[in-house]
Amino acid sequence: MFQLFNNLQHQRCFTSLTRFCHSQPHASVDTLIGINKSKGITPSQLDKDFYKEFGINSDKINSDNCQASSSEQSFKLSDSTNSNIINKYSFPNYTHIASNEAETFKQNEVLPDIFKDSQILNVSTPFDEVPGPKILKTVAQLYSYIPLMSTHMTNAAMTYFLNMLGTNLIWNRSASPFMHMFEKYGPIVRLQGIFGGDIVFISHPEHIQTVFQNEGRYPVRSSLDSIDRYRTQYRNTQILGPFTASGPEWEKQRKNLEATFGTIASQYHGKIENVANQMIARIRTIRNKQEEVPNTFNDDLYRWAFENTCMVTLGKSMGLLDPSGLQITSESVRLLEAVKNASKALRYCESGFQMWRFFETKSFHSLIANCDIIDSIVAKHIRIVQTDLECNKENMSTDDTSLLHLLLLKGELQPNDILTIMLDTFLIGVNSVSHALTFLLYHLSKNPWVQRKAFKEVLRVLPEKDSSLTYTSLLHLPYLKACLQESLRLQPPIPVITRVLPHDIALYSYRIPKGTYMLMTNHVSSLREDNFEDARKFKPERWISEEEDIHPFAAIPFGHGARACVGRRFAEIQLWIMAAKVIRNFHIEYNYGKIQTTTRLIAMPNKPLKFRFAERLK
Ligand code: HEM
Repeated sequence: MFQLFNNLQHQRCFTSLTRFCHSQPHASVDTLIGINKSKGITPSQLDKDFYKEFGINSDKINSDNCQASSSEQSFKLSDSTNSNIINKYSFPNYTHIASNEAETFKQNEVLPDIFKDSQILNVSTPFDEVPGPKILKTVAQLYSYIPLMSTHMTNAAMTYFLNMLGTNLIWNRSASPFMHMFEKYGPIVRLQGIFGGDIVFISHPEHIQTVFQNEGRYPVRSSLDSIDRYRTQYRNTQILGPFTASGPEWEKQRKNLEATFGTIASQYHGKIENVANQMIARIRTIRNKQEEVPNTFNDDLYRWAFENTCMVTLGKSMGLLDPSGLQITSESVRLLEAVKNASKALRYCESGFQMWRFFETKSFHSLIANCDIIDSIVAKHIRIVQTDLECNKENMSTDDTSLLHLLLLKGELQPNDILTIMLDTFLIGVNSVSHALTFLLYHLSKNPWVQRKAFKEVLRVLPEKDSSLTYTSLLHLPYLKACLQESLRLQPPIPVITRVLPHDIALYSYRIPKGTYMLMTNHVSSLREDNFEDARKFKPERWISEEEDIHPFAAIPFGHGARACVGRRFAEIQLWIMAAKVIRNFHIEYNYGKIQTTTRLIAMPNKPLKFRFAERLK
């Protein structure tokens, strides 16, 4: 057994390292941190040396407020995607310079407070001194024979042990254990490599920003090992999906997805609206005499998100919301059930103690069986589209094509790549969107004044209950959009975002080495009073009024940078349209206890959603 564990550990570390090296061809160059205060360098001398390293004349810098006096001087930054935010907030100290993929940074931009802290220039504090839970070191020894686990594992272990220590933490309040940890240890917490690489937890927006600015050309996040194993061992393919792939393989998938989602988002809004209309009709059908929907409403929301996804990706209605039930085919039910079961199995495999690594657990078996069903149904659709394209290529109109059509038409991805993309889309997209709608409806129900204000806005674009929404009318719903943004702040479906550092960075006074897993607890950041006024309150106004100065990295439910959510626009369109339709037709109420989130990979509601949808009079 010991030998087996050891082998697994070696194998796993090697795979991770190989993947990491592949994905970071430039990772070893240009690490610009390394100034040692212990050499007796004064802060101003330090500043000068720092600037000299960048080839900048430090005499032009006003060291009191860290603002440059020259307007001409410019730096190069590596992250071309973040230019707006970089222009506003970044400082070159911790950014590696890659001359071939550079962006200009104006030196006279306002710098955030964190960079004015002279302590930040002292990056000599060893990584070993980053505080963290000591008890876990003991636990680490016990578990040292478990091969390198994904960060989700560590995340789960942390929560588990903090609970065991009697810290009165509640499982289903996803942010609480982290909050407690930051209160106890400070803003940067290190979890020593229990399962392989060290993990550093952060929640300050400035720190999160620094990590994103240093994520490199091929950002790496912690993987979903169970789904990767399904692909590599059971489907015998080395191609991972866009969520877990890295390096050039990820970049290729990403470019194709961005292009196709961009086309689809605007063209499909009519179909997405049709699905929303079906959902409204379904709500009317399933309500009881008190106009309350049954315990199983969660499943209806799931069907709605699933129907949208099938419409856009396969170009096919699954008929799952059809009130007559006639359109429902056995294939659509099989696919729906497979997506639901695979999502559930994935949640179990990626949290807790991941025994599937050693033997085929029930959850892992279910994951494989259900992913196989999804793949076989999607593969059938790929073949249908291929035939369709062969016969009708000349007459194809890009107006009415699905994601499958567009990807195959582009011809850059093989059918196997497309299969993996579709699986990720189903497992991540459907779950995140349906849970996001749940919490939006919940917050609207608990805040009648907000709901009233949103209703007045919606009434202008939907004068009648059955009016149609044009694509441009979506532009006139700023308050509704702020409601969604606020709901995603309070309950982000993916509460933790991860990156593996491609090179050393400095956070606070610590030097964090290359290869560290950075766990950015976006949910904690979103709930902190120093980032948001009345942070636990649902106040959509904060996103439209100028009064509250919100740091751009304080709440990032869709992530950030090159690996930010690729389905964001598609998700938002579904949610805006559905929310507008619901608010126009019903007054939403929820008369039971507080709904909270349970976090197993994706945050979900912990209670049945017995909303009351009271019919509006007109
Ligand atoms: C409210 C709904 C959604 C939320 C809150 C959400 C959130 C996120 C987050 C936080 C990430 C990680 C970002 C990062 O690491 O910086 C992500 C990645 C991703 N999301 Fe979403 N997502 C949503 C809906 C969707 C939908 C509808 C799809 C597809 C149809 C989708 C597909 C993906 C994919 C493929 C990735 C990986 C992107 C990459 O690594 O390049 N998501 N999402």
